[in-house]
Amino acid sequence: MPIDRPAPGRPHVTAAVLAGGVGARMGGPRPKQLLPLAGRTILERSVAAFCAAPQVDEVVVVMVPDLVAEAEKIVAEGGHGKVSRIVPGGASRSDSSRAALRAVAHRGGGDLVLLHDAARPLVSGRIIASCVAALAEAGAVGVAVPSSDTVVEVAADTRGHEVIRSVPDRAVLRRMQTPQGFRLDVIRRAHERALADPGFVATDDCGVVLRYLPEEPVRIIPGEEGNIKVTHPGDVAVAEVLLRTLEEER
Ligand SMILES: Nc1ccn([C@@H]2O[C@H](COP(=O)(O)OP(=O)(O)OP(=O)(O)O)[C@@H](O)[C@H]2O)c(=O)n1
Ligand SMILES: C[C@](O)(CO)[C@H](O)COP(=O)(O)O
Repeated sequence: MPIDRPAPGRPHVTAAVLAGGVGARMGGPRPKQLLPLAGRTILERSVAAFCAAPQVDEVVVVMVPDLVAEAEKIVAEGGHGKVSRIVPGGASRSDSSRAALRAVAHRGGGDLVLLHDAARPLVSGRIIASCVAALAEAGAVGVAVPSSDTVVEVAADTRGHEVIRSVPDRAVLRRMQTPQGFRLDVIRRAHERALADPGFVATDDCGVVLRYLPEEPVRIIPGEEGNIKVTHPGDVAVAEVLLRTLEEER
């Protein structure tokens, strides 16, 4: 498939759509990224968002290994010409991020990668553009929104009841979203170091950089409440309402 070339002097930008999860919390016979959302699968909507972004040169899809052929069909039928590769994911989200990094192993360390949850199909062009723009200065960029709820840390008491242990200052708390963008040399080094740690666990890629490359600041840019992660039953209905609202606004 033809891949756009970046303008001379600017780094090549690959978006990796991570769709390697099984959707245990959603339940159902098939992973949630294959559920329809107003007529198109959640996976296709995520892929389409990055294909439509002028800042993105190429899209890689990381899919549940048994469903790679299905993802190929979705991409081919949708005519998403920026998709260059569809590769099998791993057992954890971090394994799937590493599969994406392997798929761009031929790219230079100064090129960029945006790692995105396929389960966030409502990501906006504004978020993608801001993420790429911030990478002109930062090696790692996360998208996040403030918390409108009070967030507490909990622990079990002596009888096993959950009790509050602390109430962190809400003003400094953010809820992380995706995409999370990186210069390739930064995210490669962070994941290499993480691989060497037998106690490694991470729920996102910015966390991998923070932990294993503490000298690299992770810049935060504003996300959007509408950039939800379809996680639990009921979230598809919420996403459909949000999608309708967004389409009416355009
Ligand atoms: N081994 C994995 C696990 C997750 N993901 C992707 O990472 C994103 C965020 O993960 P999550 O919402 O947790 O998806 P699942 O892992 O599928 O859900 P669950 O944890 O409920 O099983 C999703 O797009 C998911 O497909 C992935 O590519 N590979
Ligand atoms: C990356 C992420 O979407 C940021 O909020 C989130 O950490 C993914 O977590 P999950 O447990 O894989 O849903």
